[in-house]
Amino acid sequence: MNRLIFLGTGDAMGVPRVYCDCLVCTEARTTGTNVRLRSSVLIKSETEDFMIDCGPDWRRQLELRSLRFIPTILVTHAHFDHIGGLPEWADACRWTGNRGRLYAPQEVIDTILRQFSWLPGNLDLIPVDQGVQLGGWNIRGWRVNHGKNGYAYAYRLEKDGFSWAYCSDSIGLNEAEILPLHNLNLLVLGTSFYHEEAEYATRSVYDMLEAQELVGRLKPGSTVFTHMSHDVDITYNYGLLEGISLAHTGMSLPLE
Ligand SMILES: Nc1ccn([C@@H]2O[C@@H]3COP(=O)(O)O[C@H]3[C@H]2O)c(=O)n1
Repeated sequence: MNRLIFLGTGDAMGVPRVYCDCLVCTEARTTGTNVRLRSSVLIKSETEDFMIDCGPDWRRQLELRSLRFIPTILVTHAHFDHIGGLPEWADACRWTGNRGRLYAPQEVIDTILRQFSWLPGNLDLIPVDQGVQLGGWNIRGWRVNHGKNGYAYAYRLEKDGFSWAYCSDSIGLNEAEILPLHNLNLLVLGTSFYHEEAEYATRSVYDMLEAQELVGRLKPGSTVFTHMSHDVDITYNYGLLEGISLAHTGMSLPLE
């Protein structure tokens, strides 16, 4: 029953990128295997389902799974591709007479409130700096380097001896940031490109080659790359280390 479902696996622009006619974007517009909504996941458990992140594709993500409501969302950081759906979620709470519960570190809540000051009308915004329990998962977040974009948070979730982490937006993690990623059954890691050639100072997310090095060190039980840009064709065999796979919309994994 404990399952992880990928609702979105794309980078900030999603795939296809609106301005782009590359092969991957063209494939996404035609056959559609590479269509990627902005990154978020649904965690299903016996007691409570919750999402991580609420980007601008939130509405479409719920429609695609025939979900009419989600009461609880944990947020990794206050960038548009991770919070752009919050006003729609709050409106849905309003129209259904529910109060949503948004969990995030206090500094993320502060940034969200500067952008969407009206959310507390329909959402409780609850700090998770001391950890939180959702769906029976013991959850701890920590700040991770997000390169030119500053910082995001990653989350480690533990229940009944199963440990996994969601780290969608990070790059060049230092030893302290890497520490909570040890001894995982599953690592979900953001990798925007296969090999990103842009100057390092302009970058914000691991590429697959760098991420693979990290995975080789950490040796999680399995690894799923997400947050992929139009650089990535998920039908292509990149020859990644055994145990690494690429996320796709609707991918469902057991968390036990
Ligand atoms: N302060 C910021 C900085 C960036 N952003 C958005 O997050 C995206 C991260 O990837 P990107 O490709 O650099 O584009 C960024 C903005 O859309 C944002 O919403 N707020």
